[in-house]
Amino acid sequence: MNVTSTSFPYGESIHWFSPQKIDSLPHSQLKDWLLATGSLTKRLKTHCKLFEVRVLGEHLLQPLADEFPTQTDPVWIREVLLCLDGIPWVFARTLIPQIILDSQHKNNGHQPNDFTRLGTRPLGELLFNSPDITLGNIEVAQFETCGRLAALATSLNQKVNSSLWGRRRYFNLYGSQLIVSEIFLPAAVEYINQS
Ligand SMILES: C=C(O[C@@H]1C=C(C(=O)O)C=C[C@H]1O)C(=O)O
Repeated sequence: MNVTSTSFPYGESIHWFSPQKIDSLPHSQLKDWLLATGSLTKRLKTHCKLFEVRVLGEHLLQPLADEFPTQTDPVWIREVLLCLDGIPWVFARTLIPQIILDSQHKNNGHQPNDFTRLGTRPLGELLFNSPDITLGNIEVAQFETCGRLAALATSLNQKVNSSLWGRRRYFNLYGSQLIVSEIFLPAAVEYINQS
């Protein structure tokens, strides 16, 4: 994998749609993965022997234009690759407002479990095991073959024959929201659509 953290952040501006409004959702098994509400980590782990989170970068940064309209200040941005048996399947980009980081520190003190100290532990293990966190809306988007994420897939030696599909989910906590976007890379799409 010649992808390095020197190119972080990889995220690209895109217009996200409510699934109800986009009539061109993929008519394949991928649609089920895009709209599933449970932990993606948990589901991915059932399809491999070794599951890894490869952190591409995490830092307080300005969101992309229109990515997080309610946030004018920098947010904690974490980008990772979710890898199954060494193959990157998902590029994930998470945006966490400072108010959530502050509330977490106020409520729990500086714990290994806080969002800024995850390291290679999957974020989902926090999000789906906390009674304070509820799942909000889900949106979908299609990333063109000429975009930054397609270039990332190519640099991972994955052939991009068609646009990439992604979804993003809002999680509610401490009176605010964090956003988790997940883009399915060609290796994942090939496996999912054959299964
Ligand atoms: C939100 C989840 O956590 C996963 C793990 C992530 C991480 O470690 O940064 C990011 C996105 C998710 O695919 C999940 O498992 O559903």
